[in-house]
Amino acid sequence: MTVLLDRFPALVRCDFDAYEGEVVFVQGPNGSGKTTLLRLLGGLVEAFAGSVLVFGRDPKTEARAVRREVSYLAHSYQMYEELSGRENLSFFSATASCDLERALEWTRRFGLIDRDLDVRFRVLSAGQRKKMSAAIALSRRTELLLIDEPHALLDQATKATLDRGLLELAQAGRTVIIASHELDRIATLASRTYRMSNGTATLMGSS
Ligand SMILES: Nc1ncnc2c1ncn2[C@@H]1O[C@H](COP(=O)(O)OP(=O)(O)OP(=O)(O)O)[C@@H](O)[C@H]1O
Repeated sequence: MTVLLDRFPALVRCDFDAYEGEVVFVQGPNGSGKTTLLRLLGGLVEAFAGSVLVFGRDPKTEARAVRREVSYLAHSYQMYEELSGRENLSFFSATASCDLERALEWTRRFGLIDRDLDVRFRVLSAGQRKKMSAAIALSRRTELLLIDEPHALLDQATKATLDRGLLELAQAGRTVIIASHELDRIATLASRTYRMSNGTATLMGSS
């Protein structure tokens, strides 16, 4: 598929696939098209040419149905800054098929304490914000998780906890697609890796 962003070819005849229960890594230098690929799969940008199918559906014509099956954890979080973490979790459980108990469990596994859940989201540290957002992403009842730079901002222990969570999702049959620069984490996590370069994806190998 090809994606033009403001006439710039961000993806160029890019071939990509992922299967149920897989963790797929998308790596590549800055500006190579990783985020654009994730946004395309999440129905947030449209293909100019080529075809995109997410669980057999075209995100262009069935955007709503696709979004119900997809969680997307982006660089910037779609959290309410003036609400507490706990209130944000409640909101996402009411509106975005997030399992509240599971999300609270994830906040505990990430080492967040009651105080972190009760202060306004905007006062949390960068890493705490990331943990709260990741807890929601890991707890949504969707078949596909798209996750952009999941390890950025996290300490080593939390990176390992997150990786275990991503593997648990895959073992439960969910599909996880990760854009990341952290090549050292690929070996333990990914079943396949694509390398992006100038908007095209090359399959690097399977484990
Ligand atoms: N709205 C836009 N208009 C024009 N060009 C854009 C737009 N959004 C992204 N691009 C361009 O598309 C290319 C791919 O961007 P993308 O964000 O997908 O890269 P990336 O691989 O995720 O980079 P990074 O590792 O820095 O996050 C870049 O050259 C970027 O400048």
